[in-house]
Amino acid sequence: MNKLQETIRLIEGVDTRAEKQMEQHINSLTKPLGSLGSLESLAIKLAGIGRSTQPEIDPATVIVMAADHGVTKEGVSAFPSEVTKQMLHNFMNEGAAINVLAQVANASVEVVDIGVKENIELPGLINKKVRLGTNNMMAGPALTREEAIAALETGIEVAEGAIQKGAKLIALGEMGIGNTTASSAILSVLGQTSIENVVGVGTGINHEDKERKIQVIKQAIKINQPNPHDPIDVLGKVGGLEIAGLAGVVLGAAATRIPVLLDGFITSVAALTAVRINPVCEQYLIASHQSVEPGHIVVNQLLGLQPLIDLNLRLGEGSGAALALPIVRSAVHIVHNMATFEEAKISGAKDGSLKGNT
Ligand SMILES: Cc1cc2ncn([C@H]3O[C@H](COP(=O)(O)O)[C@@H](O)[C@H]3O)c2cc1C
Ligand SMILES: O=C(O)c1cccnc1
Repeated sequence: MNKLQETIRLIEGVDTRAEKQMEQHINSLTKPLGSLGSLESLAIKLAGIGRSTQPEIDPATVIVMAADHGVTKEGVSAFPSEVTKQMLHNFMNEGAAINVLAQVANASVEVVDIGVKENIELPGLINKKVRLGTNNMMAGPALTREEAIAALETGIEVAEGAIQKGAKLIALGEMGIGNTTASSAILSVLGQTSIENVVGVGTGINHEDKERKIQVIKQAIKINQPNPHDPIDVLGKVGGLEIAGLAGVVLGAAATRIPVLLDGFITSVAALTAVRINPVCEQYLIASHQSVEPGHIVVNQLLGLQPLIDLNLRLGEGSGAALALPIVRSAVHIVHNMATFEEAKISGAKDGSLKGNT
């Protein structure tokens, strides 16, 4: 059996008993019932994932996957594709938004070259190149099926490596000029929704370029005919190496029972692809923020996820995930450190129930 099939087979559902126990513990804490809102559901989810009422998320690692897209030839981004490589230098020099935000969030950052179109060697950069960028999806498949599987398996390996080094939570990030085009194409096929519904401005294209982006995706889907019931076919024909790699990270983390904190539109589409490969993965996902990209709402709805914050971000790199990480950490600290009604000798609600009112 190959690595992908083996990993898919290892993924199990979360522990519903630990979730119930966590819910009971939360309800015994010194606060009105339900008053910590989404922090409570987050703690319950983490208990199910970690199979414990003492879940851990630290140390947390942001995995940033980088790759290039042949479709950039069609003028679908406001920036040239060389920026992908240039940003890798910036990441390794600690100068990008994700470097700064991860530092504030107390998370480490791993940057993986899974398919930048030139060979690059930089200290600290993880070289896992599957190939030098994708083909232009408007002229044919972006990747072969074998390459899509290789990228998925690379992602699984990267997740396993980070977990072996101690990561208890994995946040996703990406860098790849043109990747909102690939993500929109994937989402429109997997979600069986109109392209207009999911295409946005990405790095900031104008109205005319956005119209072209829509036409490029339409043409790519028309000539490649990706099968909506075969997520690997979709990843190969209209996807990207970093998107497939991140889908692999989700599969690898879920197989090892590690929570995955999503970032924006692209990482959520990668997660949707993983969920279509194995639906159980969904239980391991946490949505961090609501991106400005219109497709992000669509993909979050398909994943059944509610983002924790909305700061009008449209960057990627893992920036929104890093910003939401302290909220996830707060949920864990609440359940570890708050006193119960009994410990603090605080009276229960007047209606006779042990705790306060909802
Ligand atoms: C300097 C710079 C830094 C970035 N960091 C993330 N992205 C983001 O923008 C790209 C997607 O948008 P599009 O599909 O329009 O190209 C991805 O690389 C994404 O990570 C960046 C883009 C730029 C220009
Ligand atoms: O939502 C995102 O992740 C995003 C949006 C625009 C550009 N890059 C990333």
